[in-house]
Amino acid sequence: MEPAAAPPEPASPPPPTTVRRNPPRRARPPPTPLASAKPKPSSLSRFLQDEAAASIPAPLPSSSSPQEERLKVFLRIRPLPDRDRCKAVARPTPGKDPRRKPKQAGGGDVCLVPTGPNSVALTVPQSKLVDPKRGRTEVFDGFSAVFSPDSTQLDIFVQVMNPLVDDFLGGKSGLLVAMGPTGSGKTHTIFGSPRNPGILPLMLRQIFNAQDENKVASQPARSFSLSMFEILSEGKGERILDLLSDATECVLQQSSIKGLQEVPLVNLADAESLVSRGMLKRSTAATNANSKSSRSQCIITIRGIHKRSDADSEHLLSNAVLTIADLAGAERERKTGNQGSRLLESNFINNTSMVFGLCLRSLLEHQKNQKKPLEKHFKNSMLTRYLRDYLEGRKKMTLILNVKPADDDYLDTSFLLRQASPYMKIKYTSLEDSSDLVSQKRSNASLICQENKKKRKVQKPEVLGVEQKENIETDNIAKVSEEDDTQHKFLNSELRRVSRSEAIMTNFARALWTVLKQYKHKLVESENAAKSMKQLIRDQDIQIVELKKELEVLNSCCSCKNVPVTEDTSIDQDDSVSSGQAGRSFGSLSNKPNLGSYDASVDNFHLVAEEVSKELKSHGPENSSGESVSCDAPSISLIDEQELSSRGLKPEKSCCADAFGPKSHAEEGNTKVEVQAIHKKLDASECFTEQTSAHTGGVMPSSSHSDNQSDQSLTEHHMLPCLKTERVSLSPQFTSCSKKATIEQSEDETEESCKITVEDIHRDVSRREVKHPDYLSSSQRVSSDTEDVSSSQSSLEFPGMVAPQKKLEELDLEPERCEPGVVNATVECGIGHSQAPEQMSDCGVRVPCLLKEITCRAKASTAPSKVSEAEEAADKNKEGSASRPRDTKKTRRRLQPAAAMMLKEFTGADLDVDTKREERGKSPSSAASGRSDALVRLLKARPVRRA
Ligand SMILES: Nc1ncnc2c1ncn2[C@@H]1O[C@H](COP(=O)(O)OP(=O)(O)OP(=O)(O)O)[C@@H](O)[C@H]1O
Repeated sequence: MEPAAAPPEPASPPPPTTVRRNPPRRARPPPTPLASAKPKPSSLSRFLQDEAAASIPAPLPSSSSPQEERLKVFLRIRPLPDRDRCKAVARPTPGKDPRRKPKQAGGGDVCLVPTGPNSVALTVPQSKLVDPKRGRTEVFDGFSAVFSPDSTQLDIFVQVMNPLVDDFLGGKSGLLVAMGPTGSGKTHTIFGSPRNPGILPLMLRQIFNAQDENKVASQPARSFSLSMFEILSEGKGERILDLLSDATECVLQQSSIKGLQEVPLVNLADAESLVSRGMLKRSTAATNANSKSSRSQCIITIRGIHKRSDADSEHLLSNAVLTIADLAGAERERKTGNQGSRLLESNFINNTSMVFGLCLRSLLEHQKNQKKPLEKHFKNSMLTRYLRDYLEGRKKMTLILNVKPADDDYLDTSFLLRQASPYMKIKYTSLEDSSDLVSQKRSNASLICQENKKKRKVQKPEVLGVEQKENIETDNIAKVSEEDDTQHKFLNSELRRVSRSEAIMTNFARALWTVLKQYKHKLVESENAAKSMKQLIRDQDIQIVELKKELEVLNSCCSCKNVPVTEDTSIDQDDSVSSGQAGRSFGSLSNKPNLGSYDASVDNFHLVAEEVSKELKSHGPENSSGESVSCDAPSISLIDEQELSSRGLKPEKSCCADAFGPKSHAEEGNTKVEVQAIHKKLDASECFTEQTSAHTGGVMPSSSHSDNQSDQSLTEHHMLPCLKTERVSLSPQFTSCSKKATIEQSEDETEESCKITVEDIHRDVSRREVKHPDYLSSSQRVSSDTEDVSSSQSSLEFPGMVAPQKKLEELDLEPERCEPGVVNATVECGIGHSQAPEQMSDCGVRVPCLLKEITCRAKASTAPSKVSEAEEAADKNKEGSASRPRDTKKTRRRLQPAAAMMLKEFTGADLDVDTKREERGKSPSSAASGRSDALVRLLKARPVRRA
């Protein structure tokens, strides 16, 4: 409809100036499809193309190069309603001034008129002009096509949708988006009506027509599926509803929608009915601008699957998707009058439209200036997120702008044209082949990443350490995000730390195991040592117990024997003991090298002993054996020996076996008798020694036997066997213990015993005066003859010697005959009594020695001559005996503790010193010093004076 020609008005004012912000542009010709993918135009297409060619002016040649494909923007101008139908806006007539304001048919004015196939002129309504005299018109050029209000649905489909369908059928995805204000005819353009179908129905028809033609032409079979959903907002957030299912809400994940049902398209009728059902479910509402206004963004997707003709199984050749989006039109609150939820919907709709426009603008800005980053506005709405690939220029998109040309819609039209006209400059330089496959791959990878993240939150880090590698590979394919990289680094560091800790703990465990092994070995050794020690202690205890038993036996024996013995040996015992002790002690003294001629006289003990033995033999046949035991010949000892012999044992052996054997626990009476026999032997030997000393004039030393062979023959054959027997029979412990006990006891009782023994001596002396006048006379002579000696002895401070010496002096005995014996007796008084406890400890009892009488008688007759001979022999052997320190030691060891103490007190260390000095060859006179010197001088003075 051409506008009515206005009459010329020469006097009229100049027309209003129209500012053309968008100069009219010629629409680009539709892209030429590829020859290989170019479908054969169907009858509908040919019809549509014919119709379009008839109704739409031929497209002008595009100024851009064919290789440079740009975003297509079509503009469709909705016809005015009948009451507002603009009669002035129509196809611009060539030769007429486009700046002239078109007049509306029926009196109504329009603000937008097409000025060309690719341009429109937007004129500011008169009511909007500040200066009514100055009009203002804007020309927007460059559209792919401008569809006038008189254009039909087929025209739109032919020029807008047909190229997309051709690309889709050729395996390329495409998108068509209808934009415009509310009530501008978007839904009408997309869906149409049964009588006047829109782009979608026409597309379905064309697709199925092409399918039919392919079947006829034996082209590769293809199948299609259709999905339809809407994005709406019910106040707070956006929702996606599947319009082909029972209102199932779907979830948008990246660029894919989970739960969206894709309905295969069997035929056109089913497809059209499917779309019709979806349209019925779409959210619509009546507003002041539109009685059936869409309240959501509706997206229809058609997916085509190509099948190989030469294969039985399905093989995916392409997965092209053709998407059509019917956006809800922007609304003005003043115009729509929405309230409440409608108002909220309006905000959502306007916001989505704004985001969509921002994405395109950002893409455009990015293409203009690569330095500007591509803003990610698509994140701000579901629609843009779903259409991300299109909004970022990776897929091809087509826009169709629906506008209303009425003056009342000037603002909406002006806003849309100003917003969308720049999109025509968007270029597609890097379109993706089978872009849907790529997007689908990216969607799947994104889904895998999200699922992996969820698994990592649930699973333990240790388990993740193993699965992490697999996930890393997957993530690498899917371009793992930075968060995954950070987590991967953290897990790797944790794995290294754990492995390092494990190595440390392993080494520590090994070291600990080694230490424990060593400790175990040491513990075993310690246990063995403890066992051995326990065994040793047990043995010691057993020995101690045995020794205790032996001691008890001995004590019992001693206690049993003491009583009768003491009764039987009233006087003779003391005599024998005193005389024997005197001889022994003096003999011990004579062993000292510094003792002068008296020491040397002891060496003649052998001769004296022979004489004594001869005398003893003369007393009885039993003495002919030469044994000390047999020579005793007392009645008690004989009885004991008889008892012992009745057992078939020798006396010595019986002593060992019966009295001290640990295993022999004989009857107590027998044991006592045996022990008594032993002690008798001991005492007999002592008595024999005393006898010999008496025969030798009291010079007989008990230790002198070690100095010469005669002594050894006497003691070893007579006395030592018994002692040896005791020592052998007794255990070492017992010996040591007894010695220790004896020493201690003797040391403690030294002084007391000395006194006692001295007193006993005095008593013995007094008794001997009565019983043995010869002996007493000799003693008296000794005492009287040793006046000078007593004075010198008193100077020795020998307490035990003072009283006896005085008593002996009081006796006034002859000094000449008994001088040596007196001296021996004087010395022996102190020493011999000191030996008494030792004898008690060793033997346990003081066995009476009947030999004393014999000894005394023999001593009385032979002492002077024998002593003199012994003195001479001692002088000869003085140096020889002095040169034997070992014998000295032996003698000293044989001294009993009390006697040893006395001797030590008497000689002390001076003896040792003197011995050493003498060994060095020094003169005896110079070596004599101290008390020993005094004693030596005293002893040496005797022979000299006598001589
Ligand atoms: N080209 C046209 N020819 C005849 N009628 C039209 C045309 N365009 C639109 N209409 C009519 O205009 C009315 C509004 O159209 P439509 O609903 O498509 O607008 P809309 O843009 O979709 O609005 P909304 O955005 O609110 O949904 C409908 O009744 C429709 O029949």
